[in-house]
Amino acid sequence: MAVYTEVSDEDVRAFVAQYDLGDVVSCKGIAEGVENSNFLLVTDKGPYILTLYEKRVDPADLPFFLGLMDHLAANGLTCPQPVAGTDGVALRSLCGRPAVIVTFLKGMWPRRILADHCAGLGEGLARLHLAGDGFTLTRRNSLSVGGWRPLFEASRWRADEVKPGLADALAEELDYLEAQWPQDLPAGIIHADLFPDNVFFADGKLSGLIDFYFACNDLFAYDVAICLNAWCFEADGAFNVTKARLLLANYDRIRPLSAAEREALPILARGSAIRFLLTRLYDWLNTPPGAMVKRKDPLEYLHKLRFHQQIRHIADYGLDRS
Ligand SMILES: Nc1ncnc2c1ncn2[C@@H]1O[C@H](COP(=O)(O)OP(=O)(O)OP(=O)(O)O)[C@@H](O)[C@H]1O
Ligand SMILES: N[C@@H](CCO)C(=O)O
Repeated sequence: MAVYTEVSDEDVRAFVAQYDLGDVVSCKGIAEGVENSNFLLVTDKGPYILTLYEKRVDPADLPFFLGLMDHLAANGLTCPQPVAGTDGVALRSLCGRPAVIVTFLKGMWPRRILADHCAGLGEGLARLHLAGDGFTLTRRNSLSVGGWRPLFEASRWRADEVKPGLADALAEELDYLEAQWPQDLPAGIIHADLFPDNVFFADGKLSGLIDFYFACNDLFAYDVAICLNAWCFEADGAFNVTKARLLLANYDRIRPLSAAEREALPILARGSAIRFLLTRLYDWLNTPPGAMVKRKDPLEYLHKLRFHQQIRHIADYGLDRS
């Protein structure tokens, strides 16, 4: 569930009175998501999403996230847009938390991923990368190679509680990634968390992207690698090369991958696997018992890491060299 901050009816009414949205019809907490408190807000003008930003979001980053959604929407991407109050201000405060209202996107995220979803995703991801061009604010990726060591150190002493030998395996992988991580690949705005629950489809077509709260400036191909991990493995752990081929080919059709980006995919996929392994591991070890948040399995990403460590040819991802 993700409603960390309870908001009373009176608070919502007083908050919405600052907008030109008419009266509040209803406001219900949304159980999905793990980072922020989200509410489905219905007013006389229709449905909206009310988000209260919780502890993982640095308030200093909010102008970047909100400005980015405006920029992407202005450049043709379907994503939530922050709604300004009658004073022209979108970022406000509610119950002691930074809060915004954003537009509601139609569609549903896919509960069962089909190969066609991966085709739509590839095109959507490439369009996102192109639409980010010209956005003037920047945000460093604190969860890229430079951020993994401190995250690892915070969990290292307890990692073997999750799996014996895990701490040593992570230390060895980090040494490799820090030494080999590519520096000179094309970079720009990336989403950095484009998992299935952040991609909406309607009538089988991609209808919009949400949750830009990890977005940052980083390597485009790293975002592709994150999607490979999040979309192209089956529940039993098998890599689905058909899904990968569709994802990569449809990305490449819109934003061609260079030879260097193709060659770097295995290491980028290893980096992406360790990034989600480490955040999940931290949460696994630090979520208090009884907290109403579903912990995600870190070992799912150890399995993915092991897969990418074995990749010798990019053809194993369904991709040509050039
Ligand atoms: N603009 C939107 N339009 C429609 N539904 C939305 C919108 N934003 C969020 N939602 C709904 O709220 C749910 C949670 O949103 P979101 O994924 O942003 O939560 P989060 O806690 O910030 O994220 P996460 O745990 O994925 O990092 C989504 O799965 C979706 O059902
Ligand atoms: N997408 C992340 C959680 C939310 O950022 C994960 O699956 O670990």
